[in-house]
Amino acid sequence: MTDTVRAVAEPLFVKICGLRTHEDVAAAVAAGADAVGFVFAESPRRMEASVARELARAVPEHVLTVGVFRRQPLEDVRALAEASGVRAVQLHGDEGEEYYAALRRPGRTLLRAVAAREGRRERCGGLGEDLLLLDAPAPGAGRPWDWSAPGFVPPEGRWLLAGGLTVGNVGEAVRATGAWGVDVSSGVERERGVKDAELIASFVRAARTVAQGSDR
Ligand SMILES: O=C(O)c1ccccc1NCC(=O)[C@H](O)[C@H](O)COP(=O)(O)O
Repeated sequence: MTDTVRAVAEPLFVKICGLRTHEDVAAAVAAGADAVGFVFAESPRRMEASVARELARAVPEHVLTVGVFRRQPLEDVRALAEASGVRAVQLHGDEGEEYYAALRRPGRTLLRAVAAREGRRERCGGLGEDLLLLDAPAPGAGRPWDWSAPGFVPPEGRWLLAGGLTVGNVGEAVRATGAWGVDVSSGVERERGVKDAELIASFVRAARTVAQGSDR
């Protein structure tokens, strides 16, 4: 076991992000995802709150619905989260503690996404979030960052690994970092913004298989 690997006894948490259709949601739920993401940030995957609301209705209670935002005014985030009915809010900007506090409400999970930086130790909960997401500098671009670099320091607390994950690298990434969970978007698409049900199923299987057999 490398010193970057933490020993935890929980199953790997898997989030599939950027879903846009009923078929996408059905594929993610059937594959056993723990969370599904709807993008409200500027993106080819961006969707209307009313569409997300419709899709979220088909998501069972045990699967977390997440609205994804980047550098948007607080009032817009609030309004879109309410209108779509998502149970979690994921922020990709450089919002501060007050912004997180203003979004806090009973039953809502807050995710803070940050770009991984060599030598810097992040801490889940630092700004009031419930989950930390360590991502590539360009979110949703399908570009991995070097999680195996010697300067990588795993965050404290619950965190998801994201950025260029695929069925081919998720196992090694989880083994190397000891991540509590993973988040993927581009790696389960057949073309930009178009999800592929088979890729979703293979990704979840690959991630969980490795996590079960590792020391994380
Ligand atoms: O998906 C987008 O285009 C996007 C735009 C702005 C902020 C966040 C966005 N996506 C977030 C994610 O899909 C994931 O949290 C993560 O970045 C993984 O993306 P990928 O590298 O494509 O697997």
